[in-house]
Amino acid sequence: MAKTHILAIDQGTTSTRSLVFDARARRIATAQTEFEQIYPAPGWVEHDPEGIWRDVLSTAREAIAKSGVGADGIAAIGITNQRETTIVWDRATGEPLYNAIVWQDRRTAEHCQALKADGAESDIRARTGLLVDPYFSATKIGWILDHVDGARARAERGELAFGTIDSFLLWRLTEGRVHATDVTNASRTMLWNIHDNRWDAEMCALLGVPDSMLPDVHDNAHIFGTTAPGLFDAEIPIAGIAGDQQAALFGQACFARGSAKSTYGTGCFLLLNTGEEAITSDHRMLTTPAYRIGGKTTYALEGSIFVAGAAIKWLRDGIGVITHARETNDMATQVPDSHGVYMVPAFVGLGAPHWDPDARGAIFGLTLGATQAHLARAALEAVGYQTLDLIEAMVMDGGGRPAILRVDGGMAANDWLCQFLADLLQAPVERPDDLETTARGAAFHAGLAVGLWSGLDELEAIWSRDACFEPDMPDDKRSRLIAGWQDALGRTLRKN
Ligand SMILES: Nc1ncnc2c1ncn2[C@@H]1O[C@H](COP(=O)(O)OP(=O)(O)O)[C@@H](O)[C@H]1O
Ligand SMILES: O=P(O)(O)OC[C@H](O)CO
Repeated sequence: MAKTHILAIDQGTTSTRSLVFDARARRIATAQTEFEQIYPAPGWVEHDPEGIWRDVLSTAREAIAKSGVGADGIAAIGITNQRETTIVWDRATGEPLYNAIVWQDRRTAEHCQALKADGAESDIRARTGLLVDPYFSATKIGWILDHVDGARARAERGELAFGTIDSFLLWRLTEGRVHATDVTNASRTMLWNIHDNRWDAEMCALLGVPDSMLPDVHDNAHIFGTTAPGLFDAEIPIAGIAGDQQAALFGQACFARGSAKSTYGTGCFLLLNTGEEAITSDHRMLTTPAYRIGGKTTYALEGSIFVAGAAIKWLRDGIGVITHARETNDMATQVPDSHGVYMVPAFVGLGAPHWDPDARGAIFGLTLGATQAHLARAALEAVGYQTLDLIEAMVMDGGGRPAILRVDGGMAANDWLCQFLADLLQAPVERPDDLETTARGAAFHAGLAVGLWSGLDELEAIWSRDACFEPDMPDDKRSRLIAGWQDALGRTLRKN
C-alpha cells in the first residue's frame, strides 16, 4: 500500500489525541481521551506516565483503524507534546521512578528563588533564553533525584534517563532503543544552550543534573527511530517531534520572520518568528527555537498568558453566568460595549510580560447597569488586551510588529473575540480551517522528514483559511478602551 498518510500524536496537558492526516494535510481521523490530573499537594501537579503511554497507544491504534488506511499506509509518526513536563526512568527496565511532574507544578519555587538570590538568572537567561521559574524541567529533575531514594547515586552511575513526554514516548515506541528529543523540547529544560545548540555543561552543573541522563537532540524533521515490532501492524518511522506551541507555529505555516500565531485554549501562547536571530527580551518574553530543519535554527519570541479560556470556564463553572463557552459570542454582541467593566483575569497570578505570581483576579468598573453580558464581554476583551500587551512587548524587543496574527485553539472559534483582536491589534486576524494546528505541525515535520512534502513552500500552500477578521474600530475608541485596561491592570499588579 502507498504510504501517503501521517499519524500525529498530540500529548497535551489534559488530553491525549491521535490524528491521521492525508497527503494534503487534511485530518481524516481523530481519537481522543482525557486523563487524570493528580494534585498531591497545593501547587503540585502530576501525571501518570504509564497511563499516558496506554492512552497514546490506544488512541494511535484507534485513529489508524478509523482512517481506513491501516498501519501500512502510514508513512511516518509525528509527536507533539505538553512541554517541560518531566519524567525520569530506569534505563534497564524503562520504568519511571516517579510520576511525571507537570509544567504547572510549583514545588520547586524555593529552589528557583535561591537561584535568583544567588544572581544566576542573567547567566541562565543568556544561555537558555528562559527566566528562572519552576515552569521549566531542570529543577523538577533535581527534585526527583533528591526525593526518590537512591536516585541521585543511580543517575551518577548512568542508570537513569530523563526526558520530556516526547522523549519518554519515543523510548517506549522504540522499546528502549532510542533516547532522544528535538531542539524545541530540549530548549525548555533550562539545560540547553540555544545559541550553541548543545547541552550546557555549566547549566547541568549549576542545576545538579548529570549529563548521562540527557537525551540526544535532533532537528524537528528527523527520523528518530522506528516503532518496535508488534506495536502496530507495520513498523512506522517516528520522523517528527516538536513541543506543542512550536508545533502550532509550524502548523500555522508561520515560516517568515515577523509571522506570529496565538493559541487560545486554557491559557494563551503567542509565538513570533524572529528568523535566524535569537532576540534576548528586555520585557520578560522567552527566547526559544521555533524549529530546526537541516541543522538551521529558526527562533521565536514567546509570551505566555496563563488564563484565557479558563476565564470563560470560570464564568460557566465558577459563577454560572453561562451554560456553554460559545454563548459568550452572542452575549458580547448583544451589548454595544462592556459598560466600563474590565476583568483582569489574574486567577493564578499574571504571566508575560508581568510575571506577577501574587496578583489576583479583579473586576473593575461595576455599576448598577452592569449585566451578565457585560461581564462576558469583559472576559473576552481581557484576552484581547493581554494579547496586545504581548505584541507591544515583542515590538519593543525588536521582534517587529506582525502584519497578521494567525489564531487557533478552542477559543479561536469565537468570532467576536477574533474581531476584537483584529480591532485592538490593528492587524488582520486569520483563522485556519482546521484548529488542530498543533497536531498538523507535528505531521508537517514528520512528512518533511520522509519526503511526503518537499519543503516549506509546499506546506505554506497547504495551509488554508477559514476566516479573516479585518480591523474596524475608530482610533479614539480603541485608545479609550486600552487606557481603561491599563488602569485596571495597574491597580491589579501587586507592586501597586
Ligand atoms: N466559542 C468559545 N468562546 C469562548 N471560549 C471558548 C469557546 N470555545 C471554547 N472556549 C474555551 O476554550 C477552552 C478550550 O480550548 P482548548 O483548545 O480545547 O483548550 P486546552 O487544549 O487548553 O484544553 C476552554 O477553556 C473554553 O472555556
Ligand atoms: O498542553 P497544552 O496545550 O496546555 O500546552 C502546554 C504548554 O506546552 C506548556 O508550556
